[in-house]
Amino acid sequence: MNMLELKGVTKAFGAKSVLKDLNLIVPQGSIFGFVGENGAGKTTTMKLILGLDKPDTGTIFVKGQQVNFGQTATNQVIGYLPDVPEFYDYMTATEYLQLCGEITKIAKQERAEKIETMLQLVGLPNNKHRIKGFSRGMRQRLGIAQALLNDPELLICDEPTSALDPEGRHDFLQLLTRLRGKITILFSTHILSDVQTVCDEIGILHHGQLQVTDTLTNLKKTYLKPQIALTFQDIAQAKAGQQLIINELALIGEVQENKLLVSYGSDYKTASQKILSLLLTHDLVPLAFNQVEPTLEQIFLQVMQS
Ligand SMILES: Nc1ncnc2c1ncn2[C@@H]1O[C@H](COP(=O)(O)OP(=O)(O)OP(=O)(O)O)[C@@H](O)[C@H]1O
Repeated sequence: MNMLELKGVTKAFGAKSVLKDLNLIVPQGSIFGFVGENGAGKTTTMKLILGLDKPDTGTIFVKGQQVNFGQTATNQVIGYLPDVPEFYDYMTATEYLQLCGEITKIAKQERAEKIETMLQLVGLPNNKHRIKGFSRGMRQRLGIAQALLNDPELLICDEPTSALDPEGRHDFLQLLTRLRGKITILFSTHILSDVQTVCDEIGILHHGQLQVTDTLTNLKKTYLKPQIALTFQDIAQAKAGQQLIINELALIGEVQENKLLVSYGSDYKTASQKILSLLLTHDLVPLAFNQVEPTLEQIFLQVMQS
């Protein structure tokens, strides 16, 4: 079953058309990386899913139920973590979660136990420290505790890691990994390494539409030719190697300083044997020879250029 479905959604602000017939499907239980450059329309999409704004055309379904602007019925199954969560800084984490529990009408007898479970899940102590003194990472973890307090089936995170330092990001991504399979997560970001670490499925938003949507493994298969990186003593040697592999092997080679990146279509063993023997017969000895693991960044750049 699909936890979230957007069908033919368009949205413009004045003359600026942001979403143009956007179709998006997030299967139940997946961690979906919603990727796009700054201003692509990720936050706009999330606001529409939360019923905080109205699409010009198109329909949105959360767990099969249609989202209606200004009505919150579908939000009962959604937890939302904004990019910079706001709190009452004079409260402790526990007091803040108690307030959230009251607002969302969690039964009083369940509340204390739930808050304790959430604090443990996100690694925050149940103590008297005020939120005022919290680091960005701690704030983000409290944000996720608040978003999960009501047992949502769909967690929407808007650029949750962009304000965090490397350690905070690592902790946050581990937390998302621990939630894998338990709930569905829509994770918007422009940090591609984060998507590569945690997401099962990826959708790249560009020109108001999802240009691609698939698993990372399939995207790599579709978009990327495997590459070999050769490091030479200097740029002159790299350029000489480039000419040889273009002229003699009809392969594509790109020079980046003293590196030559060769794309090949055959298997690694055949390609590397051909390249190495050609270079060695011309007295070009590379200092290093490595198989390149394709990254999501390369796919992203390719989609952006299309
Ligand atoms: N209320 C609004 N009025 C006018 N323009 C808006 C409004 N909200 C968003 N926009 C414009 O719509 C475009 C998409 O914005 P949005 O915030 O959805 O992008 P984003 O992908 O979330 O970007 P970022 O990664 O920078 O947060 C931007 O050009 C933005 O200026």
